[in-house]
Amino acid sequence: MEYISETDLILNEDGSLYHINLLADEVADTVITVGDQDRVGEVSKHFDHIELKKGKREFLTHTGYIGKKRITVISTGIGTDNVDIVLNELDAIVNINLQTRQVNKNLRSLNIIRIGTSGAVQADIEVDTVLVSAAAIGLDPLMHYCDHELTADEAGLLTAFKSSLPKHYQLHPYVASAGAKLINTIAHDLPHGITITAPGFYTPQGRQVRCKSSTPQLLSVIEKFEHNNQRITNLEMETAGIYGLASNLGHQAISFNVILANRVKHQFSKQPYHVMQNCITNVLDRVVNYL
Ligand SMILES: O=P(O)(O)O[C@H]1O[C@H](CO)[C@@H](O)[C@H]1O
Ligand SMILES: O=c1cc[nH]c(=O)[nH]1
Repeated sequence: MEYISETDLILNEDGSLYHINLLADEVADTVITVGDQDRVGEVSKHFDHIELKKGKREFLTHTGYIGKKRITVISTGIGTDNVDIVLNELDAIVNINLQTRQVNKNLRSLNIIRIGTSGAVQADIEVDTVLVSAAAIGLDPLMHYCDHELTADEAGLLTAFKSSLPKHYQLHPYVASAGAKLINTIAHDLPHGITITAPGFYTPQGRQVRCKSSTPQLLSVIEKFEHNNQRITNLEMETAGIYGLASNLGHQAISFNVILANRVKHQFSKQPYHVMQNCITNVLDRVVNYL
């Protein structure tokens, strides 16, 4: 079997993964990802028992139990460049023998659950609600570096989205979908939509502050887009990368978006902490009861 070199997969002195600093056995099959380090404790405060707290850079991890359910929560920081690190290193921990540096014969499939914040791009999506990303369109470059096969539905969505973009936009979108098993088990009753994953918060999400935009119509193109009765619902910065890499590596992934902004109505939540707390307890209940 192929040997994975010391510079392809870097380990710390204690044998843990280079960035996320975790060892084999420190990762549960259910992994909750959050952008914000401070949200890790907001999730793990609901654990009955915390067995591990570790961190390095923006990657803070708590692993513990609610009842018999073992759960890991890890912060990714912002953006799909960090998603590349977190998903590849989580996968390495569970699917590579770090002593022999070979891929295990029996592969583990993780349930990866993002709990993040987001901005709605449709007037009728209220702030303080929660939306699940059924699929995501990445405007970041991550999945263009990975072998990423599309289903017929994904290919149709990608073609339709590309043709909706003004010709002079230098954008190279990709499409990835939520794990069907996770949608069906823990999110079938929640509102779903198509999420855009942007490579930035300001101009790449159509925000105009001082930087002059080369894509001033972006938000309105996104708002008007329709394909097979589906529309784009929200913008954030990680989901497409998580979905794409999870599918490439054989994991299931789902993204819960707490809608803090409505970009069409120019509204921002007056109670972001409270809404996030509700989303966390709701998702944890679903994980414990149905997963
Ligand atoms: O609240 P989190 O999980 O960080 O998610 C959203 O918030 C950040 C931008 O403020 C981006 O990471 C975006 O995806
Ligand atoms: O508008 C928003 C709100 C939260 N996170 C984003 O990326 N965009």
